Amino acid sequence: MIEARGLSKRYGPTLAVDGLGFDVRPGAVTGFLGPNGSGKSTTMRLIMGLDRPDAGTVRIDGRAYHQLRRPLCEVGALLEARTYHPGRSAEKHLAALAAANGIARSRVAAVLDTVGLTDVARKRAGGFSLGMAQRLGIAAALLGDPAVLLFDEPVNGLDPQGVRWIRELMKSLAAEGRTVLLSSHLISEMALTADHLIVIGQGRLLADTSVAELTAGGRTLEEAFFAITGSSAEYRGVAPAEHRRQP
Ligand SMILES: Nc1ncnc2c1ncn2[C@@H]1O[C@H](COP(=O)(O)OP(=O)(O)OP(=O)(O)O)[C@@H](O)[C@H]1O
Repeated sequence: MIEARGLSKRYGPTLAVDGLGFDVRPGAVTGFLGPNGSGKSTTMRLIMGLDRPDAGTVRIDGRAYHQLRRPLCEVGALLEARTYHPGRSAEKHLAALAAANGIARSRVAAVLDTVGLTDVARKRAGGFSLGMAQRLGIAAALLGDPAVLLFDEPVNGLDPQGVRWIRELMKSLAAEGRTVLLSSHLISEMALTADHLIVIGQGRLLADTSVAELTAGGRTLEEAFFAITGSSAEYRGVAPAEHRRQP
């Protein structure tokens, strides 16, 4: 369970997260949606203790990240792909993480298998495609077998087969009773994957509800998303027709 209360974070003049409060519950995939720059990645960094909030708290199963005794075994996260040494193999990268965190070496082969990287486990990870790098990042998140998982744009760079694989993986992790927070801009994918949604705009909570409730009455999730975030998208281009009209 993730509990955020009154969470705020400012970067200079930008209030990236503004009094955010929500719970992410176990046993479900919770989608984290919002327009570009709405504060999703910042919120995930605050949850993982990678940034300090200016106000508010965020707890993972009752404790702040820095209070977790074995962090990798309690919460796993894919926040950015390619957070490994390019000269190292996938296997060496995971083995080093396991050793540093007191995780059994046998978990390395297990997670490589889960993400489908067993055949390339001994190749230099620096030569990996973006999709392979995403899979390696997911393997690292799963290494400590944590009950809480965060994934920031995990389908980025994956081919259709990979996108479907992520969907099934997210669902199976939730079905095992884990807490899964998933950000993605692919709303059609979110509609197929998430049970619950937290929608933010300009760092504020706009909706915290089930996908079923948002799409009640035949409304698509995309229509619901635009209705909710309509006035809070900071970056907007002009419509192609308007563009043509401009001198
Ligand atoms: N380290 C930083 N220094 C300065 N500003 C930052 C920093 N990190 C984030 N911001 C700003 O905070 C706001 C929220 O950014 P954030 O990356 O959290 O949004 P996001 O919802 O993840 O966006 P996207 O969907 O585009 O990835 C943006 O205006 C961004 O420019």
